[in-house]
Amino acid sequence: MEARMSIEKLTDAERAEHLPALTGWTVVDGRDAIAKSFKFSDFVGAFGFMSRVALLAEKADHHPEWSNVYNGVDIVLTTHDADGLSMRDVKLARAIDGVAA
Ligand SMILES: C[C@H](O)[C@H](O)[C@H]1CNC2=NC(N)=NC(=O)C2=N1
Repeated sequence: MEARMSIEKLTDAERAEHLPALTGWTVVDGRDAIAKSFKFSDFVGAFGFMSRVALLAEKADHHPEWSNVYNGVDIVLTTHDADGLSMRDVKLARAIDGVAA
């Protein structure tokens, strides 16, 4: 099988433009990835959020690394096909914030 079409990593200029504009997302130590933690009033709130994010992630064919404990959801975004951050992560982070709002 031929490799998938390559996805470009963010350039330094794109990082400087897009990453500071993402509210609450921080660059992960030792990885080219961004992370944010979300809290809800209870498990139903957290899981409802995850369900909505799952649907838009599947539609975008770009999926989060995440974990859930009761009312908390920890999300890490990176582009596995690019071995680092790409615009797909910036767009998914914006969409996730839209769902959480
Ligand atoms: C075949 C499929 O399009 C790819 O494997 C997609 C799926 N979801 C993905 N999600 C993330 N976070 N990174 C990827 O590189 C990626 N690649």
